Amino acid sequence: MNKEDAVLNIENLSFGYAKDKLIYKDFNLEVKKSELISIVGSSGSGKSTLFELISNNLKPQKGTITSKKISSVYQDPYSSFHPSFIILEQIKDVVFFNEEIKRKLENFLDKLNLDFDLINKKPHELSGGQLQRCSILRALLMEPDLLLVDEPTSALDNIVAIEVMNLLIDNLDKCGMLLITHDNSLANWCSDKIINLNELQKD
Ligand SMILES: Nc1ncnc2c1ncn2[C@@H]1O[C@H](COP(=O)(O)OP(=O)(O)OP(=O)(O)O)[C@@H](O)[C@H]1O
Repeated sequence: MNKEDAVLNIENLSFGYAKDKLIYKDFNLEVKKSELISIVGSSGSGKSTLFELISNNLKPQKGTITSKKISSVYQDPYSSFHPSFIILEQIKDVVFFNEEIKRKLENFLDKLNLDFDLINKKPHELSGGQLQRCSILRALLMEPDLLLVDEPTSALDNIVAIEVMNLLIDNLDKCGMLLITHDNSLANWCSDKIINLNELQKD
């Protein structure tokens, strides 16, 4: 395996909110470009905690986490956008907006069945599912090496969910992806590898 292709490398990670109750113990994970790895596990098993550790919002008690450029899609899209500004402004805040990016944005909107008008609206003027898709397309426009995606389809009906997953999968030629999902059939359908945190914690 070529180390150059790794977009995330976690080595011997140990972490617990309380020192005597570790959620992760000597945990290892590598994600390569073009790889989609799903993290599944029951509520409270540590899925969001792993994303917080990778995003450097929490510090491990032991071990190292190294990653290339990350963008994240959170489960609650309203937490990803400022309520007072239109979506387009909030895309321009994080992406250098030129003609090429505009074309790419139009293409993503088309693939996600969203009207161009929507991005000239404020977050509360969109449905949860529309805003979730805006959050996904903004993350893709940032051209990350690693995409962290938490329950991207939970606010969507089945047809739109498939469109969203297809768009994410189409972008795997440019990045690697870690997906948190409660949906085992989704994980089985799209993943190169599935990590079940309930299985880890049995050890
Ligand atoms: N800030 C915190 N302080 C203390 N304990 C926490 C904190 N955040 C989470 N926990 C605990 O850590 C464990 C893992 O939580 P986490 O949110 O990572 O689980 P999850 O698998 O993402 O759950 P869900 O599927 O419900 O979102 C849980 O027992 C939770 O109560």
